[in-house]
Amino acid sequence: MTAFTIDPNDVVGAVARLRARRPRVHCITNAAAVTLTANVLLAAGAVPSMTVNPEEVPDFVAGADALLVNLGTLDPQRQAAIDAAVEVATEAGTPWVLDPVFVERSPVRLALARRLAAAEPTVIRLNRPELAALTGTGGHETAGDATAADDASADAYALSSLSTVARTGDVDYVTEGGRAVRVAGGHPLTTLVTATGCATGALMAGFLAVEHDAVVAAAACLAFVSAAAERAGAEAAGPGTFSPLFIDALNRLSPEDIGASTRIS
Ligand SMILES: Nc1ncnc2c1ncn2[C@@H]1O[C@H](COP(=O)(O)OP(=O)(O)OP(=O)(O)O)[C@@H](O)[C@H]1O
Ligand SMILES: Cc1ncsc1CCO
Ligand SMILES: [Mg+2]
Repeated sequence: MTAFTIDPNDVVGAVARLRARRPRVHCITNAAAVTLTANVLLAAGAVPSMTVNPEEVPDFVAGADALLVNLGTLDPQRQAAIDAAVEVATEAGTPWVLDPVFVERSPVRLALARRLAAAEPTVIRLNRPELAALTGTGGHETAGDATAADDASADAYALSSLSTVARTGDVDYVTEGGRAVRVAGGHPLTTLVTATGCATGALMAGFLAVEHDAVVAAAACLAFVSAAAERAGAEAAGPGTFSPLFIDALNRLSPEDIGASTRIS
């Protein structure tokens, strides 16, 4: 592995471009995540669209700067929308993020996620059990910190899938195989609000629209989310008040605050 890190100024620069350019992000996401995802994108500076009608999706994706595909609550309409969306994004060279939610729970979903991963999403954003299921490396338990073996399997999966892999958790790990970074920080209350990972995947798509290097884009997104979660967590009384404070922080954190709380190694 080549020594590699990302400067806090690169994070600050990516956030500034997101806020200035307001990229359009089309999101095919799950029923639990729709509102939080749209609000996170708006607060951060991007412009969300959320339709899952397969007849409309090609036009929405054609006009978007990035796409999110999230498998959280799959129904026949979403499945058809996903196939239509990926075809348009691939044809247009539009960056897209795959979030293979709960692939460890269902072999049917795992097979679908493998088929979508074969279409080479720009980034695959997932948690530890989801990565373990995709790589078939065991470790399907939901608890526990990532190990060196988990990181090695993330590297190998990035190389074989030709996608950048962003595994979130207590410490996030972003890898394209040859280059990898860890993003620390954030707040544990994030895990008590549903769809924070889903919304983070959508925001990552927004960062891909303003930063060509997928490792930098994913890490900048995660550092920004961590900084906002830290701010929100310090002020929140619990998960209920964390959620609006997190959205406020995404909207209001200054470049100085973002740079100061960025912990990438
Ligand atoms: N223990 C933790 N401490 C601090 N931050 C965390 C912790 N666990 C996760 N996070 C952060 O929470 C965000 C969401 O990641 P997480 O791994 O919880 O996603 P997820 O499991 O896909 O969530 P969901 O499916 O509910 O959307 C990331 O920014 C991650 O860094
Ligand atoms: C709770 C839940 N169930 C399917 S998707 C989702 C949101 C978190 O992934
Ligand atoms: Mg998830």
